[in-house]
Amino acid sequence: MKHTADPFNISGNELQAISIQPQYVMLKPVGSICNLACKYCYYTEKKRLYPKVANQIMDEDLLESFTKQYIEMQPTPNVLFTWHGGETLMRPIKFYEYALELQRKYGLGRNINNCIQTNATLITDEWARFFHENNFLVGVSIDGPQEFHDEYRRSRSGKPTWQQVMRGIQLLNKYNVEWNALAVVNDFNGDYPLDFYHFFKEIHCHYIQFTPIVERKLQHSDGRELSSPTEESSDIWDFSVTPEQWGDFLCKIFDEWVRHDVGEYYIQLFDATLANWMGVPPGICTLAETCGHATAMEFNGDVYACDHFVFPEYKIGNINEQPLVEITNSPEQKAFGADKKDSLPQECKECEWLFACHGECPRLRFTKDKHGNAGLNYLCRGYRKFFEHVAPYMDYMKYQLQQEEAPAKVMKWVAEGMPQYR
Ligand SMILES: C[S@@+](CC[C@H](N)C(=O)[O-])C[C@H]1O[C@@H](n2cnc3c(N)ncnc32)[C@H](O)[C@@H]1O
Ligand code: SF4
Ligand code: SF4
Ligand code: SF4
Repeated sequence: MKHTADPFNISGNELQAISIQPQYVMLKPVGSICNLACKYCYYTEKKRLYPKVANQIMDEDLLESFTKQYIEMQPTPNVLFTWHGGETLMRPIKFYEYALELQRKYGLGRNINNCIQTNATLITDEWARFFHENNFLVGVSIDGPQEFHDEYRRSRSGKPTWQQVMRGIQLLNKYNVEWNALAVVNDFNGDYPLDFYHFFKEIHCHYIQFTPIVERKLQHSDGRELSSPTEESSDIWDFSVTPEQWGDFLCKIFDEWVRHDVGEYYIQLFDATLANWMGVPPGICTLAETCGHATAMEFNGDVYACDHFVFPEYKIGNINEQPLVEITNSPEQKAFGADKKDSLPQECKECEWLFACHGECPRLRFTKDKHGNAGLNYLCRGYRKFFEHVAPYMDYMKYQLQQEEAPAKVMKWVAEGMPQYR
């Protein structure tokens, strides 16, 4: 089964294949500790939430308690473990070997998969062999060609990392490990969509996720410098992509993809958009109607509403104090999930693209809509442009799917000048 390394990446069909309504928990086996210091990273500052803990690593008892509870609470035979960070490979292989042992111990006939997100700089032959032997899906963070990647993805001492990442990818290929790319779009690379896209095609990466970087500044007393979604701040970090850049970026890549690459290269956002056009779950939380099905668990058992909401006010429990199933199904978490739909501003409610966009991620809803209401997504203009641009192609692919034909026929249709088809 092809799947992706992050619950947010699972495509609609795959999500249905995995489970009807699973609860994902992104695990932080080393908390937010990392060997790199990517300038835009939203996670490394989370260590400041635990100033008294010098060694922020998940211990074996907690891992065992989590594994047992996580497997038991899944509604179907399929269970997906998601290892996230911080940098996941800062734990030794033996930690993950123990995790697999626990999965076997408590799995009892379940079909268990593991995906792991990494910056790929620490991959060795031994890691690659381990991933292959244990069927891990590896999500590799790489921001395109060297000059784009090295702009922000640097080591703690400021050294570039692209070459190390490429070496890691070569090792994954050498051992036939299934991997896909997570690439962020920021102020620097946002104006070069085709250079970016061609890079992934050149390295034969067929599964690509593009994530927009948008962060706001807010100085907290504990040293954290990013604003939580509910805090007031209009000061946007300069590495953030603008709405216009994001819209143009998506449209330019889409134009090439829809002419040459449909069915060969899988771009998560395009798949999710087509799923919404079809009225099936998009498998990516940002374009789904509600949130709440993917929480994050820190090294000490603290559970947060979402990986992008690891802020004190969004802590929903700790598995040492309360069963995981109660935490993830708590009224608080259900309200968090429903709030995505319930808090839409008027402009979204009136928007012709609401079915495809759903107001996108609540963490970016910090601007005012045209009626003066709070809560419009910062990237709205970019998404509007994208949905308007792709609509005729999405309509065509939807029609083909309804006729039980391959959406890839869109490439021929475009080449023929987009003739009338119904
Ligand atoms: C926080 S990292 C953790 C795992 C691992 N260290 C890595 O880099 O893949 C997970 C993903 O989040 C992305 N990311 C980092 N900062 C981000 C931000 N401010 N907004 C969106 N994505 C971000 C990274 O590029 C990476 O693909
Ligand atoms: S490698 Fe991952 S966790 Fe580390 S700083 Fe970069 S994005 Fe953040
Ligand atoms: S808040 Fe954003 S990142 Fe979190 S689940 Fe919702 S859409 Fe996804
Ligand atoms: S395109 Fe803008 S107005 Fe429309 S649903 Fe998305 S965020 Fe709301």
